Amino acid sequence: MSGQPSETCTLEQNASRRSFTYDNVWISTVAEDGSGELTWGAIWASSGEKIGAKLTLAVESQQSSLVVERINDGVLLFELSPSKESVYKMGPTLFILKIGLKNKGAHSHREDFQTYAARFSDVPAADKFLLTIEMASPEKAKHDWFQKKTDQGSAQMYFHYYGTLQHQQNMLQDYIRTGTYYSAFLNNRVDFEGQSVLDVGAGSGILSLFAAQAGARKVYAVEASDMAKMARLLAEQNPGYGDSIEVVQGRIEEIQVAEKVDVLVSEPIGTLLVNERMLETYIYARDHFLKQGGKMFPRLGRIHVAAFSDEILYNELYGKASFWLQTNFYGTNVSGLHSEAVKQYFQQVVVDAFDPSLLVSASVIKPVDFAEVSEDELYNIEIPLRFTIMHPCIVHGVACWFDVFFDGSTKGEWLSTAPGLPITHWFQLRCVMETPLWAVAGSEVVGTLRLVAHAFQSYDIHATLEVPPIAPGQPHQKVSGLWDLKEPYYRQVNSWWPGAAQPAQQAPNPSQQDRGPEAGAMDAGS
Ligand SMILES: C[S@@+](CC[C@H](N)C(=O)[O-])C[C@H]1O[C@@H](n2cnc3c(N)ncnc32)[C@H](O)[C@@H]1O
Repeated sequence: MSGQPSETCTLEQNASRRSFTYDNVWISTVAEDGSGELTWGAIWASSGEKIGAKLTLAVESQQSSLVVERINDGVLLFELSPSKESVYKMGPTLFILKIGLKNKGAHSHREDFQTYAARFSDVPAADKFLLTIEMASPEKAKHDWFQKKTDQGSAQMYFHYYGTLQHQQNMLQDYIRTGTYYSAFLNNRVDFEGQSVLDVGAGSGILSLFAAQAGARKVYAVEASDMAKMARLLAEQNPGYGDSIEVVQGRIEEIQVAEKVDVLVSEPIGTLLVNERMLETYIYARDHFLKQGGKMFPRLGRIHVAAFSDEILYNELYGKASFWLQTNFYGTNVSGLHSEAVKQYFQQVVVDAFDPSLLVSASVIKPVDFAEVSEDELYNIEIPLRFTIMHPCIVHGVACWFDVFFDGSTKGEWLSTAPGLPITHWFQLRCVMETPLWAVAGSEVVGTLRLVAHAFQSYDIHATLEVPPIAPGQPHQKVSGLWDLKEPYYRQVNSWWPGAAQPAQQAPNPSQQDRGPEAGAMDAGS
């Protein structure tokens, strides 16, 4: 192992669960069987650079060490499992090493790992042990957690997009959004006066300026894109309160600030609440920069999901694919691609502002408490669905929207994107099933909506819906679908959105919506 060990932690037997965080090196140990005996753990090195680790197991007077030369952008899992020691490797970056000690925790789910060449030598079985982990140069491991989980092209386009004033303006001109943040801060001066604040993804710095106006002593405005320079200018040009703002350019996951703060503020919200995966950055900031018991503005988000019926939208999607029915397109028969075209159109989530009368059930609500949720929980969000259908209809799929709550000490405030309310730049979102379901008044529709995060700063959406038979012998209907939240169909948003009159702020052309880091998809999605 190269370099001097700069961090050491010692894990003792009977520590049922302990976590240690060194910058972005995360160490956790777990007693899986509830006995209080340490059975496995992980060192999560969020680094593109190589770092080293030395694990020393001391059993009574004897000790044995294993030096891992590098954990390159990966996770080192160590497992204290029965009998013999061995080291396993899965893929280029994930290692698991098993060291023989206690007759606990046979992890059959890891048995398919390939054997790795390194070995612990002669660890005797015994009841008492100390496991010491020395991290070599963990400071080298900085700057990378965001990079590790994000496609680099996606990130580059994302920050380029937010680096332009026109796209910051698009958000500022969402007066429901901006005005609600303003009143949530200014109506709760008691939460800001004399306090230190961190603005997570400051953009133009507008929320920092609001926090300063609300009386904050010090505001750290952290922004990764070049918009940081504009934020600095705005702070300078608003003397009196702007001078309490310190703009830090960089990703939250790589920067340092001088102190832990009393309050976090952020607008980390995408369509369906979670698009862009910036909530994870908000949670990262909570875990690294917020004082114990500190405030978060906003504090809570809720995803709403309801059944809808919309024959016009359904026919529109089918109609788009009818291009592919042609048997003589400049002398070419393209009809063989029709069924694939239908499939692809139905895989696009539809973003627009729809009439709430299209809803045929009450909404199911999935709360996300930003003060409690772990980053991992945002990787795979499962929402069980149960709808009671209000009137006979064809159910074409699920409609989604969200709201967020500012838990101010003086006044709580909601920002809602529900259909029928004043429109925001997030609009609402619908997943249309290629095969719809028929239902009668009182039909129970059950299913699941599952959001699975992907590296393009977005999510795959999986949904299943079923209607149990209304009477014996009647059919059981069950349908499912898959959508990529990164590839939306922005439908009729131009006519709703005030900014659409200006070319720069038009809703994106669906042809721009490739899975890459297109700026357009963020237009209505941030
Ligand atoms: C939705 S915009 C909000 C901007 C501003 N706070 C506002 O309310 O108008 C999110 C901003 O966060 C920035 N951002 C996203 N991820 C970030 C990260 N990991 N670290 C720092 N800034 C980030 C983006 O560049 C973008 O300017």
